[in-house]
Amino acid sequence: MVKQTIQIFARVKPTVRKQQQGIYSIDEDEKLTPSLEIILPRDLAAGFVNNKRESYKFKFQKIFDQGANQETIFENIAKPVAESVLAGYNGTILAYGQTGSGKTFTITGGAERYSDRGIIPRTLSYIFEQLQKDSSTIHTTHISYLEIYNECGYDLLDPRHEASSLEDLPKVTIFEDPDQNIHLKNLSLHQAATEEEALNLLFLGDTNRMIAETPMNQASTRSHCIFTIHLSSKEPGSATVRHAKLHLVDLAGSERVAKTGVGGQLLTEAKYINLSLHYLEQVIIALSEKHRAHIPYRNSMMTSVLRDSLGGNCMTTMIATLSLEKRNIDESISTCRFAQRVALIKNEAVLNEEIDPKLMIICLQKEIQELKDELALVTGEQRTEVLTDAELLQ
Ligand SMILES: Nc1ncnc2c1ncn2[C@@H]1O[C@H](COP(=O)(O)OP(=O)(O)OP(=O)(O)O)[C@@H](O)[C@H]1O
Repeated sequence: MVKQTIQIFARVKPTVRKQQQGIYSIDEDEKLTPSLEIILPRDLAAGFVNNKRESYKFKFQKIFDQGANQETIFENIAKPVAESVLAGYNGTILAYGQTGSGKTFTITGGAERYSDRGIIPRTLSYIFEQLQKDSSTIHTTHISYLEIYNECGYDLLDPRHEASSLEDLPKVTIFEDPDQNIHLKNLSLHQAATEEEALNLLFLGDTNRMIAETPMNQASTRSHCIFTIHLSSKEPGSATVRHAKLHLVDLAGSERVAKTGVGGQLLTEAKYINLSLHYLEQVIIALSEKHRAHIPYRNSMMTSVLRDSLGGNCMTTMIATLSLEKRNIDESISTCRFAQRVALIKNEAVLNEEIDPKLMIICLQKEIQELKDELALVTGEQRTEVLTDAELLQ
C-alpha cells in the first residue's frame, strides 16, 4: 500500500500583455516547498477582502511559470503518475482553474503544433512504449471518455453521438454494487491495441465534446471531461490479473457566475457547473477535516465517479491552472486556496489484483493432472477413468 497526500502543482498561463509584471512572484528555494506569492494591487486590496491583505502565499509541490513547455509538464507531473499506473496502482490527474486558464491546453493540448500535445497524448505514447518493452506480461488497454454536462453523464465515444443530439443519447448512470463499488452504465469501453488506436479514440471524443461560447472564452468548454485509460496485465500462466485505471480530468471553469455575464441556457450550465464544483469542494473540505465520518460523495455525479481519486485507492495529482492577470486575481486566489485544501487529502493506493475464475479453473485442472500423474507414478497404477462418486465424496 502507498499512502500519499494529493500532489498539487501550479501552472501559470503565458500572458499577452507585459503590464502583468509584479502581480505574482515565485520562490523556488531548493530546501523549502516552492511558493507562489500573489500580490494584490492597492486598488484591488480594499475591495476584495476586508482585512486588506496585500499579498497571499501558497505552497505547491512545484510551480511552472509561463515559459514551461508541455514536455516539462508531462515529465514532472504526468510521467510519475503513468509509472505508478503501469505498476498496477490507480492514478488521477485533475486540472482545476477558471475558464481560459489552460486546463484543456494542459490536459489535451493545443491543435496548432505537434509540440503542443498535452498530457493525454503524451501519456498514451509513454504507456504504449513501456508496454511494448515489457514482453513478459500480457497487457490489455481500454479507453473510455465521459463528459458530465449539467449533472448528466454522456459517453463521448458513443458512435451515435454525431447523428443524435445530446438529449437523445442514453445517459451514463451510476450504480453501486453491494460492496459499494461504483459502476457506470452506458459508458462504452473501447479496446486500444496501439497508441494510434487510442489517439483516434481521443480525437473522436474531442470532436464530440460539447462546446458552448461565453463572453469570457470564445470556445469555452462548459463541461467536465474524464478520459480514462484502463490497463489490465497478467503473467502468462498465472490466474492473477492486475487492473489499474488512469483518469485524466479536465474540469469545467471554476469562475463565479456573475463575472461571466451569461444568461439563459448558459446560466443554467454555469449553475450546474458551479453546483458540481461546489460539491467537489464539499467533498474536499470533508476529507481535509480530521475525523469526519461522512463524506458527501453521492451528492454529484462527478464526485461519485471520482470517489476513489479523492481520499481513496488512488495516486492523485491536481494541477491548478492560473491566468495571472490583474482582472483574474480573485479567481486565481480562490484556485490556489482550493488547491491548498486538496493538498491535505490523504489517499491510500493499493495494488488491484484479482483472481480470474476461468484462469483459476484452468490452473487447477493442470495441477490436478500433474498430481494424478505423480500418484500414478508412485502407485504404479495408471488410472485414466473418472473418479467414482464415493471417491469424489472422499
Ligand atoms: N501554457 C500555455 N501556452 C500557450 N497557450 C496556452 C497555454 N495555456 C492556455 N493557452 C491558450 O489559452 C487559451 C485558453 O486555454 P484553455 O482552452 O486550455 O483554457 P481552459 O481552462 O480549458 O478553459 P475552459 O474552462 O473554457 O475549458 C487557448 O487558446 C490555449 O491554447
